[in-house]
This record gives sequence, C-alpha cells and structure tokens, in this order.
Amino acid sequence: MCALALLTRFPFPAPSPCGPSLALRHSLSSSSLPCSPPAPLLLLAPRPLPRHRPCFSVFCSSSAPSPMDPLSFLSIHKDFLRHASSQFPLPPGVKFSYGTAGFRTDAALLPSTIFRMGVLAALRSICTQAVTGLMITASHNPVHENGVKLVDPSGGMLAVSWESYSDLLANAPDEDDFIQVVEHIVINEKIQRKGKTGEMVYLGRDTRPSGASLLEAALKGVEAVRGVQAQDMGILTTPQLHWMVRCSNRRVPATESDYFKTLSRAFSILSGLRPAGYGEPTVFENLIVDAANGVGAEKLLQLLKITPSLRLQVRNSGFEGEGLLNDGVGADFVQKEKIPPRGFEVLSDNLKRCASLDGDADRLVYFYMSSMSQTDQISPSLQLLDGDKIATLFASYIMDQIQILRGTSSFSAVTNPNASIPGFGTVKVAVIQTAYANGASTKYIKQVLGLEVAVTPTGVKHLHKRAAQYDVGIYFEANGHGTFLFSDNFLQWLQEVASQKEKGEVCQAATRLLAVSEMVNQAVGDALSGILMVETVLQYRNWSLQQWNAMYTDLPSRQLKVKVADRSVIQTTEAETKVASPPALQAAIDSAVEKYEGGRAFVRPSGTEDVVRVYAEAQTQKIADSLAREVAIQVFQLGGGIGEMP
Ligand SMILES: CC(=O)N[C@H]1[C@@H](OP(=O)(O)O)O[C@H](CO)[C@@H](O)[C@@H]1O
Ligand SMILES: [Mg+2]
Repeated sequence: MCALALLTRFPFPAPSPCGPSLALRHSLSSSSLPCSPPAPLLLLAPRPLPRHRPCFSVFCSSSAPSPMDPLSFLSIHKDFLRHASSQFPLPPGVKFSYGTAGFRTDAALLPSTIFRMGVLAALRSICTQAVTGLMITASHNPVHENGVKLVDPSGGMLAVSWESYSDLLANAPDEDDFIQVVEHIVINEKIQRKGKTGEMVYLGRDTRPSGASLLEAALKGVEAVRGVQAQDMGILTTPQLHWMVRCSNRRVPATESDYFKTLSRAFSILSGLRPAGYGEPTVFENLIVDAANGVGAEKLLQLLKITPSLRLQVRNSGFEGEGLLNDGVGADFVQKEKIPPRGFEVLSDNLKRCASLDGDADRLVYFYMSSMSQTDQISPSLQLLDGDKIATLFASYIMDQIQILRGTSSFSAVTNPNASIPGFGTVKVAVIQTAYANGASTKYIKQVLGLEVAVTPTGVKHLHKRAAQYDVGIYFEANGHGTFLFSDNFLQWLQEVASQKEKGEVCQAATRLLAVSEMVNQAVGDALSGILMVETVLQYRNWSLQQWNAMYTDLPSRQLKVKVADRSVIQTTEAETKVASPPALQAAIDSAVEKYEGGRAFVRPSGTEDVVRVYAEAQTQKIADSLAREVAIQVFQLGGGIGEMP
C-alpha cells in the first residue's frame, strides 16, 4: 500500500516524548516549520487535530535505528508478521477504541484485536526490556462479550502514551497497514533489541468460554514478534496477572502459588497481631461472598484452602454451568441496583456479612440486609459498603498505625497528618477519589481523619498514578475498584523499625504495615486482597458491618444517563467536576445546584458507554432525584440530546 493511501486511513499520533527518534517536524498547515537538519521523509500521515482542520504531518528521523527497515533491524521478519496477521482479519465495519479499561466488545469481533495486542505487548516488552502482560477479560460485562487489557512492567495499566498505538493497530484495515503501524511504533519509540533475555509476555484469561480461543490469538501475536516469549499463566483474576508481572520484574517469586502464599502469610501475621484494648476477638459469622459466577470463586477457594482462619463461603461460583457470569450478580450489579444478587434473596435473615466481587475479581463491595421500616411494613433493605466506605476503613486503620508509630497508642478523633514520626519525618498519607465519591466520605476523611483528599478523573489509571506520589496513597472508585500503595522509602524505614523488638507497640505497628503492604496488591485493585484487608481491620477493631457502616452516613445520591448525538461535545475540566463546553451548561448546572443547600451535581461523557453520565447528591433522596433530573434535562437541551427527554 502506498503512503498516500495510508494518509487517509491512519490518524498517527505525534511521536512519543520519551522516544523521539522521529520528530514531528512538519505539517502542511505550517509548512514553514524547519526540519533541521533535513531528514529523510519516512511516512506521511494525518495526525489527530481539532475537527474540520485537515492537516498532515511528516515523520522524519535523524538517528539510528535504521529508519528505513526498522523491523529487520529488530530481527522481526516482516513476511512472517504479515502472514501471521493475515490469519486474523479485521471484522468489517467495526471501530475499536482502547477506552478507559482496554478493548471490550462482542467476543466474536475480537480475534484480530487480541492478536494485534499480543504484538503490541511484545513490542512493549522489547522496548522496556521487561515482562509485560496481556489479560483477556471483559470484567463485569455480559458473558458473550470479552476484552483485552495490557499490563505494563510495573504491574500497572499500559502507559497512557501507548494507548494511541493500540487504537492504530486494532483498526489497521489490512496486513500492509498493520505492518506500517508496527514500523511506526518501532521507530517512534526508538525500540532496540538489547540482547537481554527479559523479552516476555504473560498471558491470562478469566472464565469466559471465548477466552481459550482468544488466548490462542494473543499467543500467536506475541510469537509473531520473533524472540519474545509468551507464557500462558492460565485462568486468573485480572489482579493476579498484574501482580505476577510486577513481581517478576522485581525478581521476586511470581507464580500463582506465590500469590496465594504471600496473601495468606500476611493475613496470618495480621490476625496474630491484634492490639490490646479492643477486647477478646469476636468469632465472626462466615462472610458470604457472591463471586459473580466468575473467576473469583475458584481463586477464593484456593486461598481458603491455605488460610483456615479466613471464614467465608462462596456463592454464585458459576461452577458446572450454574448461573451465568455477571447476570444479576456481582459487585457492579449490587452497587448500581442496591438489591441483593441472585441467590441471596432466600437467605435474607442471615445476610449479615456479605461481599460481592465482579467478573474478573478486581472490584469489591460489602453489604448486609437490614430491616427498615418502609411506610407501614418492615422490609429488608440492602446496606451497601462501597469503595468509599472501604477506602475510609483502610485510611482509618493506616492512621491508627501511624499514631502508634508516633508514640500515641490511642486513636484520637482528629489526627494531624503533618505531625512527623520520630526517625522518619512527615509521612504523607492521602486518599484519592473521583468526583463520584460520596460527599460524606470526603468530609469524613478530611475532617475526622484529617487527611488530604486528592480528586482525579475517572479511571483507575489516574487514581493509581496519583496514589503513587504519597508514602501511603489509598485510592478507590466508588464502585469498589481500588487499593493502596506504599512508597519504597516508607517501607524501608518500616523494615528497620520492625526489626527492633525492644520498641514494643511501635515495632508491632511497623510489622503490621509491612504485612499489609504484602497482602494488599501493590499493582492494581484486587478483590481477594481487599477481602483479606477488610477482614483484618474488622477483626482488629472487633467490628460488625453495622459498626463499620456507622463511620459516616452516605448522602443520598442519584446517577442518570443521557443519550446525546455526540457525547464528545461535552468537555470537562477540574477532574471532571465542571463542564468547560458548552459553557452554558455549567451555568445551568450551577443554578440548579444553588437551589438546594448542600447539593452537588456534575456531568461527564462516559468512557465506556455511549452516554453522558449525570451525578447528583443532596440532603434527601427526593432532592437528589430532582436535582439529577433537572441537570439531565439541561444536558439534553444544551448537549444535543436524542430520543426521549429525561
Ligand atoms: C461511574 C462509573 O462507575 N464509571 C466507571 C466506568 O467508566 P465510565 O467512563 O464512567 O463509563 O467504567 C470504568 C472502567 O471499568 C470505571 O473505571 C469507572 O469508574
Ligand atoms: Mg473488573
């Protein structure tokens, strides 16, 4: 295919700032920009620009690797790659987008995308000279769908700067275009082979029936990049694969069995380190876990086998075809619908300690049923302990330990996060939330725990990055996806203190935090390690779910979705809490909010569905409902609503 034909087909992104062997030197709309020294014209391609402004860019190179034959320079055989990709043709009429959490769509449409992501994961591995990962899952989506996410060497999500490559690769119409995109990535990222042996991609999948054949496609993609090894890690939860990639690159034991052993060992250490002053440990009733008929069921049972002190039962396991994945079950269902998952209704009286995972076990919510008086009759209602409640519980536990490290063994109502720990200095602790966090949680964290709250846009990749800036960064989305991270500096200091037995309580608190840092997945949110952590804190405090729930009362809230012709017309700012465009919309939201004391509302285009999301909270449910509706109408009117008016 000639370069000109490609012109109209690929919106190549600007070269990466981290590997600028090719510089964007020239565009037809600004052709006077110098390209100095003159460099060979390599590729003529359109770049993403504001709409209605046709413009093309010239990528040019001035340094090695050999720009004219980048693949053979890497010992990648072009014909082999072309032949392999021809086995996985692009389905017609589909536009793929990496989105907030990877590609997700009907499984039948995915083989080409997953083959190509295998290639990308292999290129990322060569580029970073480290193990990368590829997970086949569609999380809480229906069973006929599937998806793929890439894991970076740190164990976190794929670097945002590489997301545009995944879109280009996934949408390349044929083999020649595909090869051109691969070449573009190799040159743009200055990828070179360093002759090391670390070029490896770990592959994992959840329990979806389509997973096995899609994994084959991924395997072929990795193998098409000769020299990079693919390792099939089997059926896993998403967080397990992230954990394995992270551990492998840190040169620590990284098998699935190591994962279970690490979590279990840390849980046992923590169970044996209850403080004096909270009374004799209560023998809790078993936790009943709704596993969304997904991969979490089998994995929880494996964890249970080696952790006898963990008291739980698994329901909605999906074993032997019983129950459909994510169908009326799971964390997303429970959090959104606020009703018990399928299979739990009959047990209403015993539902005192329950939790729900999502389909790939990276989200976790807790709940219990309480009898509430509704008009003239008593009916059970679901009390949800969502990601905000989990973050608050964890933050309060961390502050408890920090108080002890400071030499104050009792947990005072208001802590001072700036007070330093003798021997360490100021320990920076923060909770990272999104705009969807319930206002009551934010108030509690700031006013009662005295902690900083940072707000990022929606999507775990944003929260994780921010959390990594603190000594302890706790992040959760309200939907139950989150974890907390420790800085290496703080961990190193804790190691020293934990080895000084004579320090008594202080040594114990350091030992606890070290165990917590092993148990809580440092790569990504993990429902299994989340359960262990919640159970640890509840045991430590001797708390029932009711006592935990009483930390603060959620403000009533309402979420709505509005269909508009083009959701990209809504642009937001200030971590998605304000609308930048159309400007009249923010003014309309402000005047709606002003009518209700303590009200809050914001809107943003969804990154995973073709809708604009509306969120409102207020002092009563009725007001939250009216405010949400009022704002939804404004979105409809000012944002090009289609279909029925909300
Ligand atoms: C309000 C909400 O729950 N949004 C979810 C949802 O994103 P949207 O961009 O809102 O569609 O899916 C994301 C990926 O799972 C998750 O990170 C996020 O929290
Ligand atoms: Mg998930």
